[in-house]
Amino acid sequence: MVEKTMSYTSTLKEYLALTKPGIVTLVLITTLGGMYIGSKGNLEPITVFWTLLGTGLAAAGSAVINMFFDRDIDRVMERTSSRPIPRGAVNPTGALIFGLALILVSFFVLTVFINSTAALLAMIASFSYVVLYTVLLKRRTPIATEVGGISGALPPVIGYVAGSGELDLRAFVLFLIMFMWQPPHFWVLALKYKDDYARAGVPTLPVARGVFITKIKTLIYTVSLLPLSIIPYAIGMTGKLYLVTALVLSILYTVYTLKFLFSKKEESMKLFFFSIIYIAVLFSMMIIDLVKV
Ligand code: HEM
Ligand SMILES: CC(C)=CCC/C(C)=C/CC/C(C)=C/COP(=O)(O)OP(=O)(O)O
Repeated sequence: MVEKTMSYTSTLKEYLALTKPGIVTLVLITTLGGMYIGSKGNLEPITVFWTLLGTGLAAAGSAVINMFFDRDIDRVMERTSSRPIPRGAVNPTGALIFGLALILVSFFVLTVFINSTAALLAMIASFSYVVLYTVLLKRRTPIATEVGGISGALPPVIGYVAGSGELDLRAFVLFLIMFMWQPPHFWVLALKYKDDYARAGVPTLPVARGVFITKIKTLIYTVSLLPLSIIPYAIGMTGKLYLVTALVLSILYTVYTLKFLFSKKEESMKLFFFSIIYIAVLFSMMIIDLVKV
């Protein structure tokens, strides 16, 4: 009996790992931020529950299907070779069915308990992650990263429309910040795992265009976050506490990226971890210092 329970638990753990819980957790923080802003601070707990469940299921299901399609290159790359499917811990077909089921339940939850716009946006995010990014572009062109950014930039918009029932300039600003944040977030990883991606035949920017171009483009996108992160204050969405935080975070991000650009180093995990702190603190400050009128 104990062995049976152990095996169920380990299978559950493997299926959970397929959902990229680390990424989905931060996705839900940005979704909550969008919701809080959309509702002008009047969050209803039950709406928060259904929105985070629906968006989380779409993100998780998309990550699972991404791992299904990427199982061949995951086996080749050191960073991903220990994932459940390459390790043989989860059957590929079982993973595909699991991922599709999560996305279907997501669509049902958002349609029934939130609104059709939120459900449609979640499906667009899933489509852009699974079909546009994973199946069509990732193995063909470095532009895949920017296209994949559409997917990652939609969760705060899903949260916004769940909280407000409409889409407006504020929702677009959240999308834009997320869209410009993602490439630099990934490119420092792509630099670290350049040989891994080359071995797997994935033309990430460092593989396709080299280290210097990747560093330059990382700086361009990171610098763009400085003016973009001020817009929420400029349009009256947030207060001065957010403005100061956004300025400090964006200047620090630019300085760290500049130092990396002029260094001989070809990777910077410090910049990767800072990218996660940057977006988590920025969205948290939007929530804390929201102008609720
Ligand atoms: C173009 C879009 C994106 C790309 C290409 C990308 C790529 C990656 C990669 C390759 C990793 C390392 C994963 C691993 O080694 O297992 C990673 C980690 C991470 N990403 Fe992203 N990401 C993107 C968008 C996002 C978004 C939208 C979020 C959340 C808002 C996010 C949050 C994270 C977090 C929290 C981690 C570290 C935790 C973990 O590895 O599980 N990423 N990302
Ligand atoms: C609602 C919804 C669908 C939200 C999705 C948000 C989200 C997680 C976007 C990230 C997209 C992305 C390109 C991840 C990296 O995958 P990868 O295959 O490059 O990473 P890997 O090499 O580690 O597998």
